Amino acid sequence: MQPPALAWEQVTKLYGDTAAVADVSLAVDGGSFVALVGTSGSGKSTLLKMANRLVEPTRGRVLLGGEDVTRGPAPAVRRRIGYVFQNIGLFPHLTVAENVAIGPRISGQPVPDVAQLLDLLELPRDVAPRMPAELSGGQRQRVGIARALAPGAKLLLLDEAFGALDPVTRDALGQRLRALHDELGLTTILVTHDMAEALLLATRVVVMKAGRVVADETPAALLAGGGGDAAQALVAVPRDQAARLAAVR
Ligand SMILES: Nc1ncnc2c1ncn2[C@@H]1O[C@H](COP(=O)(O)OP(=O)(O)OP(=O)(O)O)[C@@H](O)[C@H]1O
Repeated sequence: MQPPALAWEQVTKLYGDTAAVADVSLAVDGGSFVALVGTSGSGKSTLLKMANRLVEPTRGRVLLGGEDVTRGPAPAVRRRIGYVFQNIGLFPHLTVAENVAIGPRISGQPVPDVAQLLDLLELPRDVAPRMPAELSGGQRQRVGIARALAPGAKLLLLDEAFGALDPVTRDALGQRLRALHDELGLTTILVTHDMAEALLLATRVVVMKAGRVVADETPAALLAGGGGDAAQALVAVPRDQAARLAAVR
């Protein structure tokens, strides 16, 4: 049997007396698309950061493909994980093409096919020689995802990666991400504040509250009323909005 692509085993992260993450066990199978939701401060970012060792757990362990991530050097773990966050942090003095290729270049891996990566993210190839400041915010996010995929990572972690985008761009990029996930056989974990996005894109929705996982359901189960109070409070938001929109005359 294949080990999970990524697993947290009884993981706790304390900051002083605060448990940012409290005894979380979660296994993500290869090929799944997990949305991680929960109110602000519930521990989503901390959980993701422990996967690529930006944060070390206080207790418990994180397994990447069945192997403890602390066993080897952190850069080796990071090469296997594509990580995208909100303020994407493209290098401002490097071109788009150089940004996309930076990971493999630093680690001495073969240079990726930048044009193909731009195609995958539906970016025009002529953005390759441009500087990040010459792109729109949505284009920069796409470049960030291309860069995350450049080392050939099959595991993609996105932490509010679409947070700063207008709703139209956000929706388009979400759909492109889901298509890419399917085409490339990725394992994707998307932290989002938008429950509608989570329900529409993910195969599984994990809800966190005060450092704990309080629900772990399929979108269909959540929409059918499952997952408990914290989950249903989040599902109620887009549902109520849809109902109110339908009532506008
Ligand atoms: N470096 C840190 N030092 C101290 N406390 C921290 C640190 N990082 C996170 N925390 C605390 O841990 C808790 C969880 O934070 P985390 O960023 O993981 O939540 P989140 O669910 O990702 O929030 P958001 O949705 O607002 O990004 C919060 O109470 C936060 O204040």
